[in-house]
Amino acid sequence: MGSIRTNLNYYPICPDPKLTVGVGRHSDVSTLTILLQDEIGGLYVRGNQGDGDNWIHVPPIKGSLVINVGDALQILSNSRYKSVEHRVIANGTKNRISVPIFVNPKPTDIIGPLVEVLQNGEKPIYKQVLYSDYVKHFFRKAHDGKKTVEFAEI
Ligand SMILES: O=C(O)CCC(=O)C(=O)O
Ligand SMILES: [Fe+2]
Repeated sequence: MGSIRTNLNYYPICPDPKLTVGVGRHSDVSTLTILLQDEIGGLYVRGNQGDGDNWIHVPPIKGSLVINVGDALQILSNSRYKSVEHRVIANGTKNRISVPIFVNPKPTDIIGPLVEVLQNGEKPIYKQVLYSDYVKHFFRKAHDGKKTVEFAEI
């Protein structure tokens, strides 16, 4: 079994959302993230079409959860599954709440491309890393998109 971490995010009203960062663009260090958001909206995922600055709003749908692929799954699957870059923009008139549940490897786990994934002779893109080192690296600096994944690249 892995480890679970639950965050409670509160985004107060910001009269001029352009002047603040809700959550800067990043991918989660999890395997999967299960996210409950209220009805306000403000979560954007980065699409892979166009000029690369293609942000798609994730509209809140009553009774639904958002499931995001995280970096650990990208590494374990040797990039078959790609973690999703996302960000949150604050709201000008309403407070927002979200509750992400991060489903993670254990801090003591060593993660790398699974043998099952490489059995056809596929070249590993990632090395074996101690998961707690990966997480430490993520929190060491301000978010910068998917840059953290480079820490695990060969
Ligand atoms: O508030 C959200 O919708 C997402 C928050 C988030 O990306 C995170 O906590 O990692
Ligand atoms: Fe996130």
